[in-house]
Amino acid sequence: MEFHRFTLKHVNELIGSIILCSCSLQADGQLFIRQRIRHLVRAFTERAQRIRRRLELPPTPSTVSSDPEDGNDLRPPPLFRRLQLTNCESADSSTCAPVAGCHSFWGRIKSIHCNRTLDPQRYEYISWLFVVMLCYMYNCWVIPLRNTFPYQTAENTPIWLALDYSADAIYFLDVAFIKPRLKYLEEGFWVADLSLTRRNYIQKWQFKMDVLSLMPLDLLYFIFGTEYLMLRIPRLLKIQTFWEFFDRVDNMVSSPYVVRMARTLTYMLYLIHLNACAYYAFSTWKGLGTNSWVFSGKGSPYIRCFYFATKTATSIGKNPKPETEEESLFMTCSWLMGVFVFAILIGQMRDIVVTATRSQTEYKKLVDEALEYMRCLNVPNHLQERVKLWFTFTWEQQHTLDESRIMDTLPHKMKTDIAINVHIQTLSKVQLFHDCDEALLRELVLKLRPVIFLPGDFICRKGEVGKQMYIVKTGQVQVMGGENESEVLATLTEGSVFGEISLLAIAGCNRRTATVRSRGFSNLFVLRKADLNEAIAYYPDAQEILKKKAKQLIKQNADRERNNKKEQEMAEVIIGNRVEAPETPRLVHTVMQVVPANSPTAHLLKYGSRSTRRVNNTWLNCAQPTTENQMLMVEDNIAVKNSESCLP
Ligand SMILES: Nc1ncnc2c1ncn2[C@@H]1O[C@@H]2COP(=O)(O)O[C@H]2[C@H]1O
Repeated sequence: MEFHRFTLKHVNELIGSIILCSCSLQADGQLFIRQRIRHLVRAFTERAQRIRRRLELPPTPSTVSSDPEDGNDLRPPPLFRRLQLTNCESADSSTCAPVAGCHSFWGRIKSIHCNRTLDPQRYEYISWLFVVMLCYMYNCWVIPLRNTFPYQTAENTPIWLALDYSADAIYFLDVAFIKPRLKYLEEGFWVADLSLTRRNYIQKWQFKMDVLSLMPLDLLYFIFGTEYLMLRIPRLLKIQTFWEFFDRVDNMVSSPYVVRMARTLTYMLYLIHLNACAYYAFSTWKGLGTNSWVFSGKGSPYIRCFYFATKTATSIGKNPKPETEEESLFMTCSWLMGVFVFAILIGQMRDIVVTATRSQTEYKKLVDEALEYMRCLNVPNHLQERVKLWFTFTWEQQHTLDESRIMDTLPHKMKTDIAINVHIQTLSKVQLFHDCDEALLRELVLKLRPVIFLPGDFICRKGEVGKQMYIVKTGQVQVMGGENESEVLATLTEGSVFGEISLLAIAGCNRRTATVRSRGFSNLFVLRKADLNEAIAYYPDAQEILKKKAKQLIKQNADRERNNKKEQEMAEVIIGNRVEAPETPRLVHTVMQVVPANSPTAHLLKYGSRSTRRVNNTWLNCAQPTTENQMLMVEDNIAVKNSESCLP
């Protein structure tokens, strides 16, 4: 960097002096010199910026295998760091920057204090909501319970009161310190000004409910006594916290179905609880054990009454027969409530389960249809197996067969942000994207289509017309070359780009220059020719990078082929020199003089074994060779040896 600063400084000085000199020149000459200087300055500045950028980039391979251990710096390159930062900032700068040292629980509490306002989507606030929600549930459960069942006695009253006032204290903290600090959205912006957030809370309907829920009716305990639990009924007005908690958790967790089930079950259990309390209250009013319908007073009152209420509400099991009108009325109400509530709850449950398993059900249906179709068409079994394997692997990897369908509902900018964030690890390894414009990356990233290949699948074959290029997301692919395409020219791993030569028609035509095969299971991104052309049309730098890399590969392949050819020629020369033709043995000369000139033996001795052997194939395979044949075999052996020794 020092070197570049030095160079630029001197260049600037030089230019300054040239400008001074140029002042004394004639008008035409001045104009020309000015233009030249401007051009020079621009060229130097661009060059310096280029070099600076290159110095900042860690060396990352493109088509060569990218080994993470090669580089010490495993962070994404600057463009990607910038993109990550931009996305984070654009979401909400204040929420993204945690206060230093705020990782511990107390640190987070401190951060709440120093940030002054709170983000309603952060874990800290949702954890607090959970605490408030527990207090609310406590009140919901305990107020009717203590009001009807004999669970509050003179001995345990202080404990109950302590629990009650702890819950009240949490209610108070929530209303006084937490809720007024919650940021809110106004005209698309997060409002983080404390006075505004406070005003916003006060204006809300929720504030009124929260204040009412804290009404100190308990003071009337001094008149009515602590067993008069109805005085705590206002605490149930804080139901908004219960809903808010479940809504926020629903948005936050990866499987919201569990949260929805929990909420539905809570409603159901609470209704049964209320029914149990009502049954016990009714029984005490009628007199415990006065008939076979009312609670007998034996055993644990709550468990017995809860059991009765569950039986009635679900209409499961044999219910005791009501004996009086009031009892019949009670039962009728319980049954109606049971039918109505359970119809709704079961419907909700079914919806939750259907939603939770919808994509899996669709996937299974599609697989079944595909297999059925192949069976009808008598597609070979091994092909069917491959299709099944593809479905399984794709499902395991993506949990959907059509990723784009989910994304299509989102706005363009959001889709781009998601795509960049999801694929940042792969994209940051693609050399092309390191050097390219951020705008180009944003444009290209949405055009990438994921595709999965099975072990041994051919991704493209030499000579085919190239219509797509690929980026390796996970797995390995092999570029095959040489004779019969048996030689592995390169193994490409995550972040490697291939298929661009034919796409850009660098080699003079649009045919694939090599065969590429998937080594194991591989996950690739496909970029169609039209999409690539459309995107890079306005980015000449990116075009240059692609072309440069493609030309390098072509040169590399040509060099390799040339070397292979040379090696083959050398090998042939070496084989030819190694076998020195020995002199023809004297015996052969003698035999040749003896045998008739046009006999097969003479022919064999003269021209070598191959032709003779071909002629004599039939007798050589005879089970019982004749004496003549044996003689010929001896001759043939001699001829074979002789002909081999005569290799050129
Ligand atoms: N020697 C090589 N090393 C790495 N990749 C190669 C090599 N030769 C060809 N390729 C890639 O394999 C691709 C095959 O299709 P294309 O010719 O379109 O583009 C080719 C290159 O991207």
